[in-house]
Amino acid sequence: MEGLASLNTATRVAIGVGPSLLRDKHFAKSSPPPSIAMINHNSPRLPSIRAQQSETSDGASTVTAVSESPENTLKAKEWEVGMLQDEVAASQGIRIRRRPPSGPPQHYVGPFEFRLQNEGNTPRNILEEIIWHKDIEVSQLKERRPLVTLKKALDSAPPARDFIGALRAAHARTGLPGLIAEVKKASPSRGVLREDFDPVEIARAYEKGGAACLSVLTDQKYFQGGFENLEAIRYAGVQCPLLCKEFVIEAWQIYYARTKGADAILLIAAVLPDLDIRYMVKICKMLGLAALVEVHDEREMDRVLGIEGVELIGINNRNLETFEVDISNTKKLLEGERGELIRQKGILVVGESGLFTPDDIAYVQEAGVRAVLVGESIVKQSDPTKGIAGLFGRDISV
Ligand SMILES: O=C(O)c1ccccc1NCC(=O)[C@H](O)[C@H](O)COP(=O)(O)O
Repeated sequence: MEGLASLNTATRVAIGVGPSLLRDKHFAKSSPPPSIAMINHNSPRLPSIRAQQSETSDGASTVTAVSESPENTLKAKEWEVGMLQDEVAASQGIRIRRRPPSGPPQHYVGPFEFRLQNEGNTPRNILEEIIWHKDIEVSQLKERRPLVTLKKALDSAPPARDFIGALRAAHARTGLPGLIAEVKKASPSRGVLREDFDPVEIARAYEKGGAACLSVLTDQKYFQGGFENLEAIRYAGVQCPLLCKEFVIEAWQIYYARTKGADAILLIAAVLPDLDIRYMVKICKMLGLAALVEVHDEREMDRVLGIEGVELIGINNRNLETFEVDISNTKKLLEGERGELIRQKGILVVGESGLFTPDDIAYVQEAGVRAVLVGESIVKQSDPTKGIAGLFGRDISV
């Protein structure tokens, strides 16, 4: 057991015993706020022991220390980091867990006894399911295209265009919210929206109808989208700046999106802890991308308003955990002091989801949005160009 005392505080906390991360004195004193990045992976050296896991009659897992190899040390550390990530996220009200809960690796190092809080390996809702799947997808993609090769590919990517500028210009030109028109074949809540789905044709129709920007779903499994759609639209000569509509969990995806021609990327506050958002917003700026930071409730809005550098906030009227859509959500989140702070900071707000009629557009505009993100109501129209005119109650291309 010698050497266990040298485990650092972060490691001890990650193991899930004793005080939680935020109550831990070590972190309470720390500034900036606690983060995964603060774990010192180099010191101290983990002891050469390993753990054996057994289960007691009431279902609790007991871990005892035995010997250990470098490979097992790494697995154990990965598990610890996962635990720590979930703990930080939960402290910010994030309900989405990054990965299915699991016990520690077989050779876990630690003299501690703990109870497995595994509610089963079933995601609690669709958003969580998407994230768990994305985690696997991204790890596989990263193996094929490591960050170092992506960084090299940035040089040959088409230049990033001004996404926020295009929205502001459209609003100034029409007096209506700038439109981000979504190239969306299917969704978990609505199934297939359009059978004859030609992404480039739809993108051109949106542009002709007066869209300021386009949103392209790149998730394959749940939305039948793909990065090939983003690339095809970009190389087809469509001028509207493009939002990569992804479920971002790692900065690697931002680089990947840029190499595929994205001008903006979505960051979902229900999934990403503050520190990740802050860090990702910086990466976006460095790459010339706009970050559309999406919120759904007051707590998420308050978190995002506290993050420096956020210029574009999307209020999603769809609850991504329940699929419930309510456009009064936009109004609720822009009332009072929040709305005032948003105006002071000069943040552009996008009203997202569930917008079908000119009245809906007028309602969210009245609430304070200067842009809207619309998919279903326009993609379903046989002529999406006319669909846009129908949505706004007039031709917005002139
Ligand atoms: O649309 C869904 O069913 C969905 C489910 C889970 C996560 C995200 C989902 N949609 C993403 C969006 O928020 C919308 O595609 C976007 O705002 C456009 O919404 P709409 O105009 O209602 O198609």
